[in-house]
Amino acid sequence: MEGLAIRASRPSVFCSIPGLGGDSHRKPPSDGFLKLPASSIPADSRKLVANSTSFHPISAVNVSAQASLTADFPALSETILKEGRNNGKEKAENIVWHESSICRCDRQQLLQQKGCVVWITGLSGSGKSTVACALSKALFERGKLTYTLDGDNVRHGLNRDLTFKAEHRTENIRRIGEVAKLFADVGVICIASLISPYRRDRDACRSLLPDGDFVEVFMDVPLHVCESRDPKGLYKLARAGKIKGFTGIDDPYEAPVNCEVVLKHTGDDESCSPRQMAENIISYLQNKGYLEG
Ligand SMILES: Nc1ncnc2c1ncn2[C@@H]1O[C@H](COP(=O)(O)OS(=O)(=O)O)[C@@H](OP(=O)(O)O)[C@H]1O
Ligand SMILES: Nc1ncnc2c1ncn2[C@@H]1O[C@H](COP(=O)(O)OP(=O)(O)O)[C@@H](O)[C@H]1O
Repeated sequence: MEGLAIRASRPSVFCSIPGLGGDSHRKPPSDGFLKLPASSIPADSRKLVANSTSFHPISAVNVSAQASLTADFPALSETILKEGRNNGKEKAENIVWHESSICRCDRQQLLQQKGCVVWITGLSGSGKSTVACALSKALFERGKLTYTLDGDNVRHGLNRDLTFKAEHRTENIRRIGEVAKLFADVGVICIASLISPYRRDRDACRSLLPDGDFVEVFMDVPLHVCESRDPKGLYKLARAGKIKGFTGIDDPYEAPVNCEVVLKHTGDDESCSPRQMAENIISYLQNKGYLEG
């Protein structure tokens, strides 16, 4: 097949060059190849790509030929080669982004909603799972498709190899962030409810998505309230020293500073009911246009 493969360098950029068939809602891979169909490429494409301020191409070659670093941009090639190792971990090379004929906009049109990630963060016992359930139910009743990724549940499968030490929590959040991004790309309103105690990890998930599509919701519930609920008896065990590194007891929780929605525990039963909290999130989504195609 004729076409162009463009290797995009960091920082990743939006693919929206006029005439190149770009999809303004999708980022190309930050490190890898972006494949464009031959039919959408103007005759002087190589020049256009090479001069583009949106892309930082290091090579543009026919897909039929092996895509490789060229001598055209030696300094960049050097950087990419050095970055080829991710924190000492080996990364796969020669992977090519495959374009689909159905794009995110088509799916959004079909579903009459916009895909996004509602990321619910807070202490254990703050009500994340309860609000996630209330939210998915309320949206379902409005004919909107959601899927919930609950930290506890995902740790039973995809993330069952992870513990609660800091680097494992980071990996837990990274994986859930990547999965949530896929759901959002499908057009689903993906609800992720997990403690996600570190600001940096949540921000990393935010950066995976186009602006606005990551809706961070903070369960602002004091530790003593969470501890008094203690539905699983984990705080009791943590206080007794039987669980080490329990969030809020002997492990940190970094509250969001600039999140989209704060659900504050005031002690008032009505305004703090799970249903009312879910409605607050729905109002936000509605105002931002996520509940229409
Ligand atoms: N050490 C420690 N610290 C915090 N939480 C613990 C711990 N050990 C087990 N649990 C239970 O695991 C649930 C949190 O999993 P998460 O995947 O959401 O955690 S994290 O985001 O990776 O920090 C959490 O569930 P929730 O209560 O629903 O938050 C706890 O029940
Ligand atoms: N808005 C709320 N008001 C009062 N109790 C709540 C509320 N939300 C959750 N709960 C109760 O608090 C406990 C913890 O809720 P849960 O959703 O499991 O929290 P998390 O997922 O953050 O650990 C449960 O017993 C639940 O019934």
